[in-house]
Amino acid sequence: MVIQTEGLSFSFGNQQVVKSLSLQVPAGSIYGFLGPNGAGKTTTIKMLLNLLKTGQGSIRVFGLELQSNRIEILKQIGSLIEQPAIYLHLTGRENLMNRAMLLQVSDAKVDEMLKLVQLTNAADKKAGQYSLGMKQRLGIALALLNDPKLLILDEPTNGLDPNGIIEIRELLVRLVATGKTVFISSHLLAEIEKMATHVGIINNGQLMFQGTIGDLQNISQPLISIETDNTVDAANLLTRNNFIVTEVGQDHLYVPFISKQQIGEINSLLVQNGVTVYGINKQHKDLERLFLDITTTSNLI
Ligand SMILES: Nc1ncnc2c1ncn2[C@@H]1O[C@H](COP(=O)(O)OP(=O)(O)OP(=O)(O)O)[C@@H](O)[C@H]1O
Repeated sequence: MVIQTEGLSFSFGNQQVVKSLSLQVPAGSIYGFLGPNGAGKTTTIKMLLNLLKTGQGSIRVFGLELQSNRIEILKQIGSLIEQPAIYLHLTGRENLMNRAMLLQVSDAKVDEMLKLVQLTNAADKKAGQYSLGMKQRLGIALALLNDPKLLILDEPTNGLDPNGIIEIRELLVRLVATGKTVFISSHLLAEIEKMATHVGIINNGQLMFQGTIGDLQNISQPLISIETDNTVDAANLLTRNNFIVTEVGQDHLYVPFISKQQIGEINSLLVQNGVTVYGINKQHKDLERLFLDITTTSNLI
């Protein structure tokens, strides 16, 4: 394991914000650390980087205990928390050159990083003129200059447009292919599902789920959302025809998604039996719905 914590806890005053976390981050993984705003992700990350002193429990990184080996460990971690520390009046290249000088890394490495994060063409533009996505990529390039084995990113796609998100995702996949491990936090389930190999889900400071992306997909199966004029009649009709109805609301009812064909069959069945269908579509579960499912399955930690 690249990161292993046991019983990790932290309190601000008398508010306990991280509760007995046992994280297991395997080497070569993209580990998605998922949770809603305020769940305790940043606090946990700060403890992993020794920026906050661990309240209770232990942290091992690269198999070594963090406190007593912090210099050796932190040398091999690149990180990006909140805003990247970028000088806006300098160009992208100058930002990297400055850091390279501090770290005594060669200029060739600067060009290599610019290429990796696809900023070569914008290298001589002032960073202040970069889009948010370009700034994040420059931040990641800075974090990667000393060739760390582990990259820790706190919500790196926050505020990015869909293109920016795709660029970051592709970059992380490229990095893992070179043997690095990536630990990335997010509050967006759909985003994490697209890139992570492993997932830990935290809510109110507590780890609710940890496993591979396959394990997560088993419990985060998408739903078919059906909007009708009479959800109760529609639910009865579907159940009589061997469909599973998981939830019946005022305007919508939900059936686990299996295939596109099944959406067509449901639509025909309802319409042929006089139920008006206003809308029918495949829907990914949001975090809230997933939490409900997690607490009723055996994957609960
Ligand atoms: N310096 C602080 N002093 C007091 N309470 C804090 C401090 N920093 C964070 N908290 C509280 O700790 C809890 C966890 O915050 P944290 O930032 O770790 O969550 P998060 O999952 O990273 O959420 P977000 O995505 O909103 O940053 C929140 O209730 C927050 O208000």
